Amino acid sequence: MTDPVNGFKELVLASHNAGKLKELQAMLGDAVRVRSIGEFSQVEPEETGLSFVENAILKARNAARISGLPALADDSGLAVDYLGGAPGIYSARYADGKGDAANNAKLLDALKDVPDAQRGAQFVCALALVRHADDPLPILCEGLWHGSILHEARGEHGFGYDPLFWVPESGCSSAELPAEQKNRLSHRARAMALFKQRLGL
Ligand SMILES: O=P(O)(O)OP(=O)(O)OP(=O)(O)OC[C@H]1O[C@@H](n2cnc3c(O)ncnc32)[C@H](O)[C@@H]1O
Ligand SMILES: [Mg+2]
Repeated sequence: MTDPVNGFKELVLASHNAGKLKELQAMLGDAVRVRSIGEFSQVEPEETGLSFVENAILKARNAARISGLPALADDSGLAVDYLGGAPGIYSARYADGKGDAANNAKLLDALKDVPDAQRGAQFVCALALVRHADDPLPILCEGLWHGSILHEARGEHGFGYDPLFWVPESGCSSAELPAEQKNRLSHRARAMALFKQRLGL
């Protein structure tokens, strides 16, 4: 079967999140020349999908349309068991767009008095690559990272919910992991490993 992305050398990363961009770039290395959607537009598309994968495709198509390049998008978030999977696809908007600190404060509040055994959670990452805006066959890869939610913030690395995410295999929060370690273990790392395999990168 013909590989639909065979031969592409440059792509645009369809994310406006500096933390994500840094991680995605580090994981891609120099396998492919990477541009950022910020070079082309500051306007963020509305994330109207009902799943991570739909939002990733929507963001990738938008970036491909604006840039004229193949586009890779990441839609990700934190699914907390006790909250029935919330904030999930709404993770970035959990505290009504007030940012990471407000999101984290709202999450701690929602889990106040919830015992450790019921604080399980997973980070989810869906990656979507489209060769062009109307690509009928996007490349889709997903990754999960299991952990639990701490009672208070720990660590200074990473971004978003990292200070509240306990990583059992490392015995620390994901914000206490050096970037190289997070980039080997995370939901994004898992999705990216599949993606690179799929593309032969
Ligand atoms: O849509 P783009 O432009 O890529 O940027 P965004 O920040 O809006 O990204 P999402 O819509 O995918 O929302 C992801 C949310 O999940 C959080 N998140 C995703 N991956 C994370 C990680 O590795 N560590 C901590 N928080 C993460 C992130 O902080 C956001 O609140
Ligand atoms: Mg977003």
